[in-house]
Amino acid sequence: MKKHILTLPGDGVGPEIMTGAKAVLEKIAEDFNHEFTFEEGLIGGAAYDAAGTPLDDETLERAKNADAVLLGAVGGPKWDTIDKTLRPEQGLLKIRKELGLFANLRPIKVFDKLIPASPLKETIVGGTDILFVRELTGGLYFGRPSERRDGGNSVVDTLVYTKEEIERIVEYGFQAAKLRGGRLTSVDKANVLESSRMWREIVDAKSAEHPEVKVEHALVDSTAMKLITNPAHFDVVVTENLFGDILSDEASVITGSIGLLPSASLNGEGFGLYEPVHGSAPDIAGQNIVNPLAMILSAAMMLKYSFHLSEEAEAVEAAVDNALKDGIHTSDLDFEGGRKVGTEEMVEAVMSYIK
Ligand SMILES: NC(=O)c1ccc[n+]([C@@H]2O[C@H](COP(=O)([O-])OP(=O)(O)OC[C@H]3O[C@@H](n4cnc5c(N)ncnc54)[C@H](O)[C@@H]3O)[C@@H](O)[C@H]2O)c1
Ligand SMILES: CC(C)[C@H](C(=O)O)[C@@H](O)C(=O)O
Ligand SMILES: [Mg+2]
Repeated sequence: MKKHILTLPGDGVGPEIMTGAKAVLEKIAEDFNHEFTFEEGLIGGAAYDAAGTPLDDETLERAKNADAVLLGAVGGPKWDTIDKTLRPEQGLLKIRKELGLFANLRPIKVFDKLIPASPLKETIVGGTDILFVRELTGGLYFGRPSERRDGGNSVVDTLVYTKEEIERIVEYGFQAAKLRGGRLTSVDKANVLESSRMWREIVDAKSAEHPEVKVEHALVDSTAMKLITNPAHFDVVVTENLFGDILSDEASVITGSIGLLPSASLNGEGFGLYEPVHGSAPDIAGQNIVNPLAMILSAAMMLKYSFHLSEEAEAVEAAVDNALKDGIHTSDLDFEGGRKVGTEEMVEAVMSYIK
């Protein structure tokens, strides 16, 4: 199979983890007889430094013409004080919006070997297998106005969702639940927010169309608690943009490190952008210590969701699992009896377990 991939390494640890993911994909292409071609583009602070904008139209066009996009991470203190409309994060929000990537899948999988690496009790962590379905192109992130008022004495952000935007992500949640354990938790703040009350009505209407899925509504605050007291309770969790952002970082604690969590941002028609859940980690950039597994597992999600190469995706996931089973891990993971390695060695270890 021939596929063309646009890589956007971005800022901070982005380039290091992208190098790792590309090496793994090249090994997959060689072993499984595919032709993957790569072209690289700029996003975030790197793009701002080069051309004064965090995402230019040409890169956006290249993304639209690629078979899939791999993204490292954007942002960092270097750009904290620049005009808010030019901040690295704006490039990320723009590419998600312009490509229509409304469904963000964030699987929370626990690797058995890493159960002791979680700060939570082993009895709590074991059996966790959650899929977050996060709405990615609406809500507070995109609502306007978003501005200071009264000479800086007040401020407004706007939360907007259309019925259609909620319906399509909720439908995605139901479809995902059908392919997994058949349980769907819809997370909202319906005791306070009108947007959440509309969200609940739509979930209830969809529930009637999908009677085989067991649905529960849950409030976001108590969900945050339950996630780390009883994560095995959850199967698929569907929620709006900001709640999904916060809850997925929280859920990373269950697994032992945010450096393990991949994500897929999909347009509902097979096209996707794949990126780790974590950010540019400026505190550890350039030191060969970043955990590359979130990026590598994001590449595996690309193989599965955009290229329908399930066997190849599973080969990558199994290689990650086997490297960890042998105790090979980066320094963000803390457990007894393993072998601590740098980023490059971690990538090599994963590659050595493919096939
Ligand atoms: N998708 C993205 O591009 C994305 C996501 C989140 C944050 N950000 C941006 O990244 C910048 C830094 O944000 P932050 O520090 O709040 O979050 P972060 O996720 O970058 O880092 C949080 C902590 O986790 C550690 N960490 C993250 N990924 C790791 C990995 N793979 N291996 C080992 N340790 C890892 C970091 O060292 C840091 O201590 C900000 O500018 C933020 O806007 C970007
Ligand atoms: C960098 C930021 C805009 C982004 C988000 O909030 O969506 C990040 O935190 C993420 O989780 O992908
Ligand atoms: Mg986030």
